[in-house]
Amino acid sequence: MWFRRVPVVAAAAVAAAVRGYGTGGGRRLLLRQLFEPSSCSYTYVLADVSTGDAVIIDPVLETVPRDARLLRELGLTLRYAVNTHCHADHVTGSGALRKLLGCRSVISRASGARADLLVGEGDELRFGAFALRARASPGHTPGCFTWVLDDASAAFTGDALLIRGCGRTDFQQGCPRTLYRSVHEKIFTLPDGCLVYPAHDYNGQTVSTVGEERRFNPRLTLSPDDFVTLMEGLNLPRPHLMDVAVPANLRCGIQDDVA
Ligand SMILES: N[C@@H](CCC(=O)N[C@@H](CCS)C(=O)NCC(=O)O)C(=O)O
Ligand SMILES: [Fe+2]
Repeated sequence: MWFRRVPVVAAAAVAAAVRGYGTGGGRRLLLRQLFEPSSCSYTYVLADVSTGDAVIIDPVLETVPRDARLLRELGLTLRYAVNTHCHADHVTGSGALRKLLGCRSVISRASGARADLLVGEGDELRFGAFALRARASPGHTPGCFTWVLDDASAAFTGDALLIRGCGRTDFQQGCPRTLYRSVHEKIFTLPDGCLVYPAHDYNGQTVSTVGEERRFNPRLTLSPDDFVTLMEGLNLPRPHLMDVAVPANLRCGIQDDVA
């Protein structure tokens, strides 16, 4: 049975509370997908089970107490609070988590937002024996990044690629042609089995794979020109929190003492 192969770990609290899965080299990854219902947002906690070092991706302000409690219960040390992009529909929790737990906030330089760490193509965030690698995937916004686990088993795609969908391109300097190129060049080039974890889902889905999206995504399987036509005709209503969320997220969720 799988749990017989779990190595003895240094952090006892982590060992007691966490069921990680092996990713080769004797490492054990903890991965939790968390949901915020009012914006249909996903937040992800990733941690090295052995060391307790953790990263959170796309935290939401309203669910910071829940997420901080989970991190504490599992005995994890939060190193980074990462935003895949400057969100338009909710205020990020990265500023609040930084104040509460002393982690570093992270976003791309191209986002134009403030954070402790501004990243670019190929940058890495290490947590224990694991790393997340940054792939620029602009188009939904110019500063969108996809974060890929170092063994390419999982990609956190933000709003660039959603399950059977993609981020809209009608605000925040979005560009459908750029998004099409990003998804095809930066995400669809990952292995077929790479798990796709998006920042939102509006249809009750939780995870997909690169292979599935390459075959079945109704938008990204179109030709580039048809994709542009479709995206330009979506006529979606503006996110109701946009005027609050964008200014707050340009400050990484209200934190005034960073560059
Ligand atoms: N109704 C929601 C906003 C929904 C929305 O616009 N979602 C964005 C992603 C967040 S910026 C999107 O790209 N959706 C793509 C789509 O095809 O729906 C609200 O009011 O918050
Ligand atoms: Fe977005």
